[in-house]
Amino acid sequence: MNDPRPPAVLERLRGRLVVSCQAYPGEPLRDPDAMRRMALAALEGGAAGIRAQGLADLRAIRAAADVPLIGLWKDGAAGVVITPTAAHVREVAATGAEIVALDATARPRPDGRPYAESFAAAHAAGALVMADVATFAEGLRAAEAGADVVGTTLSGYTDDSPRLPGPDLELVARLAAALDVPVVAEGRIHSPTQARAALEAGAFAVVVGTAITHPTSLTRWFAAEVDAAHRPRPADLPASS
Ligand SMILES: CC(=O)N[C@H](C=O)[C@@H](O)[C@H](O)[C@H](O)COP(=O)(O)O
Repeated sequence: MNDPRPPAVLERLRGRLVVSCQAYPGEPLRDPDAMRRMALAALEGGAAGIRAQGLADLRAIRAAADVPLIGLWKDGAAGVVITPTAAHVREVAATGAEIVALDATARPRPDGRPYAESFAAAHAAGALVMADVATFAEGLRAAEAGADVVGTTLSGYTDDSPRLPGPDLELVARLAAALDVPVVAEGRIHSPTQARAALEAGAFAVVVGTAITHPTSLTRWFAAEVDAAHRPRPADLPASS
């Protein structure tokens, strides 16, 4: 009989918040030590785990924190970029990340190989697989292929998923009801209320990135609102002569 309990490292995330610490190419915080500090700050605030990108960031965070680490390696400019091949998986697992996140959408993969090979590479390295999907069908397929956890990470970022302003809670609920493996809610969770709603929809854990760790986006959100309020209304403009 299969053991229905998730592996111990996943148990540490049950009902908890994972914080994604990522800076993008060319940004001021794109630096492993900055992301290490960001991760430590998130852990001080109550995060139970960290998700991070890039081998150097993962190594720096692994050395600093003994918490479940979801690792990924974004490589490429479009399409499947999240840990796109088995070779990337092996490198990510070698950093000590217990869980390797990878794109498990139905999109063509850069090396043309099935993602089952990436799942096998993670398992051979002793790591678990977090399958990042965009649709219900992709979630079912990834679980059947042996994913240890399924994340809604890519909903809104593929041609056949809805571009919602907030999290895809319907996808979370449908996958959580259908799958035996844990479903992690990830993507555009921008408030504590939304994080709670994701858990109430059935998520095993919640990953929040931008709203906690991306100050440039946060500043943009505030600046847009402030600038809109500051723009003079027609009644405030001096009458033209
Ligand atoms: C689509 C994609 O590439 N998502 C990436 C996955 O690792 C990250 O850029 C996101 O920040 C992460 O998923 C967390 O989501 P949010 O930042 O919306 O809380």
